[in-house]
Amino acid sequence: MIETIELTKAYGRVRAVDGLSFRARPGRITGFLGLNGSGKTTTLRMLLGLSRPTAGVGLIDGKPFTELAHPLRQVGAVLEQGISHPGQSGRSHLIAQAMLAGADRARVDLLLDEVGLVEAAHQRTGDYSLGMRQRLAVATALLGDPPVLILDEPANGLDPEGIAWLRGLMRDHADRGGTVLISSHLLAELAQLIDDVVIIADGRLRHEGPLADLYGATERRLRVRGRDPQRLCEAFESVGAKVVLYDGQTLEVQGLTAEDAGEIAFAAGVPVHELATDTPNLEQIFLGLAGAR
Ligand SMILES: Nc1ncnc2c1ncn2[C@@H]1O[C@H](COP(=O)(O)OP(=O)(O)OP(=O)(O)O)[C@@H](O)[C@H]1O
Repeated sequence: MIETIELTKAYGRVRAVDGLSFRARPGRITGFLGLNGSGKTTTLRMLLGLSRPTAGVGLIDGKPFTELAHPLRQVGAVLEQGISHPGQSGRSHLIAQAMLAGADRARVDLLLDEVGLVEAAHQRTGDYSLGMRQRLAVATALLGDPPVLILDEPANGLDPEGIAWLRGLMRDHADRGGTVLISSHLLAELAQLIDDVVIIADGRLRHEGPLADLYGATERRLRVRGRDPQRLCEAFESVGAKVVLYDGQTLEVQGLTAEDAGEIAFAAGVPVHELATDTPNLEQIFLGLAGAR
């Protein structure tokens, strides 16, 4: 379990993180979302003991990071790029890190396989692509087999195959009872990956809950085209629906089910050419919650 309670970080007069309280639970993958500069990295750095809170606390399994008995075996983190020496091979980087973490060296080859770097294991990390560096960073985070994973923008630089790999790996981890907190400035990037969302803006909490609730939080819209748009518009408005006519013929209707809209058009004697329920655009829902106010 990861928890922050009234977590705050001030840089002079700027409050990068401001009274932030949220939880990431075991068995779940939690997306930590906010626009650039909203305070995600600052929050994660405080959780990992790399920066001291101005007020409040960040807890991992009930304790601040600095009080954990075996931090590297309790929490795995992917923070910035460039954690390895460019002249070192991926494998020697992992062996050195395994020694630091007190992890079994046998895990190195297992993890190289798990993150898909077996063939590149002896290549200089300086020659790795961004996606390969992300894979190496994930392997490093997993060395101590920690139950809690904290990943800052890990999807950056991954191609669709890489994203699918990351999804499988995190799902496995959560299914085994692990806690995963993963940050991004794009909800769409994480939508296929996460169970819960925490959305912040200006260092403050804007929304916390299951991803599925985000879809429910916005009203569905209908897209309707018919032979006489003007007449359709009047018919829908006469029952209290909100209607916008765009491109001269397509109506966007709020406040009606598809069944109702079909019946109303039929009663008004207007043949319908298209009637569809628009699935909400996740990125728009996200921007509505995370955007500046
Ligand atoms: N060391 C620092 N000194 C002063 N201000 C800082 C420092 N670190 C971060 N900030 C400010 O705190 C705010 C939050 O930054 P932070 O890097 O946590 O955001 P973020 O959500 O991780 O953004 P991004 O998605 O761009 O990484 C920004 O306004 C940033 O300029």
